[in-house]
Amino acid sequence: MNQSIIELEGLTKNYGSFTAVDHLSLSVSGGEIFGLLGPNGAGKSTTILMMIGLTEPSSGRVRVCGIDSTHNPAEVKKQVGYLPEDMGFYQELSGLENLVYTARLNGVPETEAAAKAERMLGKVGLAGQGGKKTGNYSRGMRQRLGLADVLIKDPRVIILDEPTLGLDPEGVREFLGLIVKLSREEGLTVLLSSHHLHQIQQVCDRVGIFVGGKLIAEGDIQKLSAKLFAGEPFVVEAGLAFTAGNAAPAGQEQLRASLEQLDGIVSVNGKGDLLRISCSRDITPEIARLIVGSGIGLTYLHRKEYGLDDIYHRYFQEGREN
Ligand SMILES: Nc1ncnc2c1ncn2[C@@H]1O[C@H](COP(=O)(O)OP(=O)(O)OP(=O)(O)O)[C@@H](O)[C@H]1O
Repeated sequence: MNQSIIELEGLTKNYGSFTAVDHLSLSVSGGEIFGLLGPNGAGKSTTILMMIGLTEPSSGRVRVCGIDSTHNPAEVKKQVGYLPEDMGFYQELSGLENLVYTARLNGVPETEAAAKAERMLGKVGLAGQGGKKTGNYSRGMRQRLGLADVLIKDPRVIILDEPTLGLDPEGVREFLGLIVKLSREEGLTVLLSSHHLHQIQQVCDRVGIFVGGKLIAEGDIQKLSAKLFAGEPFVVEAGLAFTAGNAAPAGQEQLRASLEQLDGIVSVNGKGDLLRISCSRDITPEIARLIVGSGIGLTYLHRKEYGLDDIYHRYFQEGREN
């Protein structure tokens, strides 16, 4: 990671009396994959449109690659590849022809356009498919072609608005893998807007959580989690295997009572062969020792990690309450 490539300062967009984006300040570093995360209507697309100079902010400032997007949108456009939610192609033209057309529009010399388009097809995993009409492409192929289309002008930044919409799980996995590969190999800065928590969690170095036009949290998932869930009990789940000598429910009752004596235990809840143990600090080793010593079989022990969905729902609730 290096210097800041996308810089937003107090960025605001009003539509009449409605504020779609509210004093947004954010910085994304070169080579970073940043996830803009938020529910429908949070202001993600409006923010993106301001970044690429397609919508003027009501106030605040946006710079991409050091260029002011509001005052110099044409220059920003040269540096930024934007893949909108639904990319349109000329259906009657082949994938290759569509790319050649974009290459020409972006000033790639005529003699190089076709070869460059072929190279881009290879890069996005569409080698050999360029001759087909795009009207006959699957959704996954169209998204890959869309990526090739934004890459053809050698951008420093790519902005992808809900890029995995409508892809099947395998298509999502492949597409996200491709984005990570491109970013890592070519130092591309990627801004990815989505409301799919798990996808963002898989690929983004950092995330920004948007609610009602406001950025209510940003950072990497571990830091967000540590900040948000500090002071909350550690939750440990234990899988039990009862034996004839230690049959449920008596065996479980006894085990529960012993666990409650441990220093640091907040609560113990059990159901069937599962125990859910909340503790004020991490006492996983003591819990393991006690269960094994009780003669009841321990099939697994798992400490709950707070993921992006926990973080998001917590922030989302707080955002709505404010
Ligand atoms: N041109 C416009 N005129 C008036 N209101 C608008 C306009 N464009 C967007 N909005 C409103 O601004 C808010 C933010 O919209 P935006 O499309 O930026 O959200 P989003 O986070 O991208 O949502 P989604 O995930 O549904 O695409 C919404 O309430 C939307 O209705």
